[in-house]
Amino acid sequence: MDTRAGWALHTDKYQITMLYAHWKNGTHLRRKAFDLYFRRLPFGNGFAVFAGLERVIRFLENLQFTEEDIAYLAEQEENYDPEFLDMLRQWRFTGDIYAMPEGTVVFPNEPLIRLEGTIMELQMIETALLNFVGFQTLIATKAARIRSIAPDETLMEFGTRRAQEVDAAIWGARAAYIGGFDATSNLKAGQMFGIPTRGTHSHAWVQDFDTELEAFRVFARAFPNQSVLLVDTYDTLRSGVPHAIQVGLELKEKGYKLAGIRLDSGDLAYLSKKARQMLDDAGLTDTQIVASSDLDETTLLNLKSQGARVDAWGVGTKLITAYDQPALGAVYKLVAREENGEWIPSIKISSNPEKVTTPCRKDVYRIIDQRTGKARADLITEVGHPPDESRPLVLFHPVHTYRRKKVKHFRAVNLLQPIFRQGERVYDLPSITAIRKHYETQRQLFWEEYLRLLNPEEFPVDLTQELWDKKQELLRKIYQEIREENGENGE
Ligand SMILES: Nc1ncnc2c1ncn2[C@@H]1O[C@H](COP(=O)(O)OP(=O)(O)OP(=O)(O)O)[C@@H](O)[C@H]1O
Ligand SMILES: O=P(O)(O)OC[C@H]1O[C@H](OP(=O)(O)OP(=O)(O)O)[C@H](O)[C@@H]1O
Ligand SMILES: O=C(O)c1cccnc1
Repeated sequence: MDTRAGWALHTDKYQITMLYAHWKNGTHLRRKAFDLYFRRLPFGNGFAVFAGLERVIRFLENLQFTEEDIAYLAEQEENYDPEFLDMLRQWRFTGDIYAMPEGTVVFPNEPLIRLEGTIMELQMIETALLNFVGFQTLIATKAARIRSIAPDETLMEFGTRRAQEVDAAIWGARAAYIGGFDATSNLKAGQMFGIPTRGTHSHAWVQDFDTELEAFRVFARAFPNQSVLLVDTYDTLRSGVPHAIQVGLELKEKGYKLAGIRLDSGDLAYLSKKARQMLDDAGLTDTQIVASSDLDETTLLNLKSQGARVDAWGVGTKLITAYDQPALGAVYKLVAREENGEWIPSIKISSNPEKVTTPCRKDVYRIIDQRTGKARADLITEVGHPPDESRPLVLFHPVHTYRRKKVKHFRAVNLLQPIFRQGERVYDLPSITAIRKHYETQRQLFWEEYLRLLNPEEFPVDLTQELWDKKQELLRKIYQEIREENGENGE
């Protein structure tokens, strides 16, 4: 999808329906603040890798209703007043946005994006923002899990053919790169984002020739130093690897090098060890082994524990579709309303305490221990109330409040950066390489306990005492009002 223009209707119908009712009521320009965040970490991971901001920015910069959009809306809903449609015609995004940079290590219940603007514009963009950030964060996180199992090998994203259509393939390839993959097989993603592209050849290439040996020779002639030959079309150890070795030796004689072989089925641990031995015995010690076939972090971990001799992994379906958890479940919640120039906190209550929102316009500070250089917690504060670095900080769990700790020498880094001010972008988009590097640097801030794949420790995301008190006060007030309305006082 091209986000340059014509995507204002990439929203749920109810957003425009509510907007019309607001407009009729004269309340569509009232200012509100929303938070975008997620409630639970995906894949049982201890953190997520934030991605999707670049697309959010491009979407907002180009957001406007085209004449076709207006005509379509008029056709959809006979109630719409022509003046309302005219207002939409003129409309541009004029809000303020603060967001974490892409590649930031993030946790549940902390705002990844804070938005301030008219109710009209903030409701209108909700759906698209959740759509972009939810998917890209999910894939970047999945990629990070896979990378953590293979810190030294090359990781190639091969998922396009199995992705949920074009956008998932393209933006998924970008998210995988942010999460630590080295390359994608998708040339369009390479062209759009400057991601390195890599690839081998298919089974069809081999089947297209009378013999496997001929197929390998023809391919190697075209790419004398870059050939990675797929060796499992007929019989990996009795045909594929011996033929690849034969071609490798022919290349060597001419001063070239067989770059690699690819294993795509069977027991990848056993086959890679055998193939490595055969290649080494033939003197092709530089020829690498690539493996693919329904891989994910669990298979990779297993294969490595079995001593698989693989230099590069091609990962498709299970990465690009976030196979084991296909949605992040990001949410977008109203946290404050502006009245007479003052922000009034707002809360959404739920019978599930996890789902009770935290009111107020908020910042998120990463509290970093000066002595170890490691993150101790993320602290959510009210905007304009940063933690005082000159005094010890008492942190406590927002639900199990008896769980407390004191942090003495710390640095507090504000994670939410200004992105738009009154609709104008004030943020320079970092390069994809800088984003990927940012994630690597972020990882260094965390102890291993938070990074491990299985049963990681829960990283603390705390509220300041002040904010926690405000939330409790608001809860008390709302329940008091409900009791009064129901004549239950004194019971
Ligand atoms: N040694 C191993 N230990 C654990 N899992 C493995 C090992 N070798 C391969 N696997 C995984 O087992 C699965 C094997 O899949 P499956 O049996 O469906 O097909 P295949 O061997 O790839 O053959 P084909 O593609 O021809 O159907 C893949 O997910 C692969 O990554
Ligand atoms: O298994 P994934 O993680 O999804 O990785 C991508 C898969 O796509 C290709 O298979 P496909 O059968 O589509 O084509 P091929 O004939 O080139 O192997 C490739 O050989 C991998 O097996
Ligand atoms: O280049 C490859 O080997 C490749 C690319 C996409 C999917 N499967 C394999």
